[in-house]
Amino acid sequence: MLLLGWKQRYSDILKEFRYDGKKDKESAIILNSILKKSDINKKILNLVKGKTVLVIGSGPSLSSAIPKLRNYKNSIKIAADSSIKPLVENGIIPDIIVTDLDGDENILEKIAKTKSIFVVHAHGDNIEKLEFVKKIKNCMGTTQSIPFGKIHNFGGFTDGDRGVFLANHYDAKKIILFGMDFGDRIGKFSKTKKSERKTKLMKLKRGKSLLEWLATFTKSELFTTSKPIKGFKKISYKELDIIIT
Ligand SMILES: Nc1ncnc2c1ncn2[C@@H]1O[C@H](COP(=O)(O)OP(=O)(O)OP(=O)(O)O)[C@@H](O)[C@H]1O
Ligand SMILES: Nc1nc2c(c(=O)[nH]1)N=C(CO)CN2
Ligand SMILES: [Mg+2]
Repeated sequence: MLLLGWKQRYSDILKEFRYDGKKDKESAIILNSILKKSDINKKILNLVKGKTVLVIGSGPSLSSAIPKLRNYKNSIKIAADSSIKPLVENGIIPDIIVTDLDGDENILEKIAKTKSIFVVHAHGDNIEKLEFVKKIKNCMGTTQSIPFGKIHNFGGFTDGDRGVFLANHYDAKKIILFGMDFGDRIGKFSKTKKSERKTKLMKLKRGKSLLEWLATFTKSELFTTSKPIKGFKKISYKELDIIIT
């Protein structure tokens, strides 16, 4: 089921970024044909429902978040794309990885064989990357267009905010953001090329505004350790022990 209000937001995204909606659909059809039938939905539900979930992005605050995240070994972690490399290098293995497969391929390949669950987003500009899905042990497919077959749409646009929409869909009790600063500074782990900076900043703006929208209706309690986001309670690293139970 599509989130009420998603269709309009997706239509705005298509216009702003000049994406071809037909290509988004085509990409989703290809991903659906690659994915095998599985119990991935149940697995994610078991991980997320009623839990405190940490969602990790690649904003500038990721560096200071990593030593804190190491203290929360048992908390469910959803990591967005390029945040995976510094996390894994610091011994933090995410439970769920949200990606459109434009992150570091070596690290994605390493994690693909583990029990971590990949939530791979098919869109019109990553069709040629979808073959990678064949190497992933546990994988769910998403689209920003209409869901069908094995392809879901929980809402969201950038890898990080899609992680938050996923946690909302699966009824997380609390969602706490790390490295999700948005704003006008792109984090160093993001590895964004100079030529792509302008679009990236536009994407971040859109991602933030979608999270502000989510905050108006979600039942999950929302917190951020990163820069303030309307509807999210801003908390310091020191306060984490009180909130993470
Ligand atoms: N200031 C920031 N700089 C970089 N990433 C950020 C920032 N704030 C939040 N994030 C989140 O971190 C996520 C992971 O960053 P990464 O650079 O891997 O993105 P990406 O793979 O290019 O993202 P996307 O494919 O969604 O554009 C982003 O999807 C975004 O939601
Ligand atoms: N068609 C298309 N859709 C997207 C794209 C993109 O580059 N092209 N990037 C996204 C997050 O980075 C999410 N959705
Ligand atoms: Mg990505």
